[in-house]
Amino acid sequence: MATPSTDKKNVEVFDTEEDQAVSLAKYTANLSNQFCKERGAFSVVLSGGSLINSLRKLLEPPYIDSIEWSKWHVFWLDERVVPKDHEDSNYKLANDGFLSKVPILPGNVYAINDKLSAEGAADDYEACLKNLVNRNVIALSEASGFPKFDLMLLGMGPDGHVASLFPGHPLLQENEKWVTFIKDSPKPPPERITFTFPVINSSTYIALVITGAGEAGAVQTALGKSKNSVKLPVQMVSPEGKLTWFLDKDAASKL
Ligand SMILES: O=C(O)[C@H](O)[C@@H](O)[C@H](O)[C@H](O)COP(=O)(O)O
Repeated sequence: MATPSTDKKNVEVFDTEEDQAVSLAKYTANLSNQFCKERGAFSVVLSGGSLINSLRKLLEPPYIDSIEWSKWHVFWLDERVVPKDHEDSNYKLANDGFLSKVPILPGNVYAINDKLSAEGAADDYEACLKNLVNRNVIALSEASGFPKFDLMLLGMGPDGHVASLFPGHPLLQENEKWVTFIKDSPKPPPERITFTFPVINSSTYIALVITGAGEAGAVQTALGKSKNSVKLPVQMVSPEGKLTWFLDKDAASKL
């Protein structure tokens, strides 16, 4: 198993969003090589939002040709409960901008069942993860008993939310379920499913990819010197493995 170095948190700041995207592609491709070699599979979790655009350099040489795409298994950190062809669908966003442009096996792309209610879709997704853990496609954390994804690619909202885990929401405290649902998301659309913090924090690698001045306030709260009494969701991201912040200059402008 790929073992991250002992320094658990790393903050990278890039002059431009372009430099950030170049570095993110290199980081992702290196981890893909490492995990494909070591365990014959690479489990990758995607967010929605601007992350998909940040992954665009993987669609270019050398990565498009060198990555062992057939060993990738792709999951969603959170998903809106809408049909897969709906404009709000995170699956559609990732498929249109990334997945349809690389030779990932369709059977290795784990979208939610869009015929179910929010609750049903969360249960169904959790059952899917359990099956893949049993087949060793996804590793299991010995420490936590939760699934241990190789790489999670996280975005963050201006309010400091990650996944569909929003500030002050009771779901921040969920510590049993792997996947849960929300029907009152402050960011539309209201109905979503989401990975829980124990799953996020069992990961081997997490990249927090944050772009633009709109997120600078939450970045300052999370990484700046002053301490807030109630933690933002992004401050609860603390993986067993290694966390890397990828910030462009605007996102880091208040540090
Ligand atoms: O469904 C969603 O809304 C996204 O999955 C969400 O969790 C996203 O990752 C953050 O909101 C950051 O989005 P931006 O990068 O666009 O700010």
